[in-house]
Amino acid sequence: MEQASMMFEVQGKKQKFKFLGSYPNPHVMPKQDTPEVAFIGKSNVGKSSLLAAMFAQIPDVEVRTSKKPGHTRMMNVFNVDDLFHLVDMPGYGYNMPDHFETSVEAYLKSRRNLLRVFMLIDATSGPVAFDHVAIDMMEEIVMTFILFDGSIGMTKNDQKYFKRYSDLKLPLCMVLTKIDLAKPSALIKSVLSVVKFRDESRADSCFPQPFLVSSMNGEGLAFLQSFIAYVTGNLKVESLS
Ligand SMILES: Nc1nc2c(ncn2[C@@H]2O[C@H](COP(=O)(O)OP(=O)(O)OP(=O)(O)O)[C@@H](O)[C@H]2O)c(=O)[nH]1
Ligand SMILES: [Mg+2]
Repeated sequence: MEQASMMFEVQGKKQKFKFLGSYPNPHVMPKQDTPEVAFIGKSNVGKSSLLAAMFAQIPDVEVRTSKKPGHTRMMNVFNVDDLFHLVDMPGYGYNMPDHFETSVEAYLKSRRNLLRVFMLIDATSGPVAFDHVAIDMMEEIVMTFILFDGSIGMTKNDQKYFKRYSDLKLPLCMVLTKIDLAKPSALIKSVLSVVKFRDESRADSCFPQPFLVSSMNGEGLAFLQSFIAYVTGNLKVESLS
């Protein structure tokens, strides 16, 4: 865990965390040779805050958050020491951008270096109707991704990512956010509702255990950081390999 958290901190004078840009669709994004993970979730669930909190140790990291739902309008890509990319997405649901389909959906369907999608769910409410739509979309995309990938002549890069992607088997993970705001009883209820939500949605591509985080007090962030370092191929865990 210590090794992983170093990736999210300053080492010497080196600036490790770089904002690459805001993109309206995947076709104009930087080229696809760095492992990538993305955060999706309903507007206001805490996607941008989570990203900012994970890099709170690095001065001058600027990730914009807001009380108003629908704040993030474009896909914002951040580069972490050329080891991996993190992508902050516009939220779905209330005040979502009109171009959601051509941006977020198109990105999820076409991005070859995308290794893991983190679906954020508010711990104070548990999954809402929009999350049901989103998880169905994710399942459909996972199938399209794998079939599409296997049916075309792949480049060496595609093969590398496809192998990693299919080895992982569970490309979607749930993250319960704002746990500092949920009373223990509400938190247990939310954890159970996420497990039920996964089962009912038959989301076979979804990892069964949700991560529990607070961007306000930092709880749970180290686990998520370690997991991101691991799935992007930047952390060897002896007992798992
Ligand atoms: N108490 C608490 N508040 C949080 C937490 N995470 C986010 N918030 C608050 O929730 C609001 C929305 O946070 P954002 O990070 O902007 O949410 P988002 O998912 O990026 O929203 P959109 O960009 O609109 O889709 C802000 O007022 C944050 O301060 C958390 O862990 N605890
Ligand atoms: Mg945001």
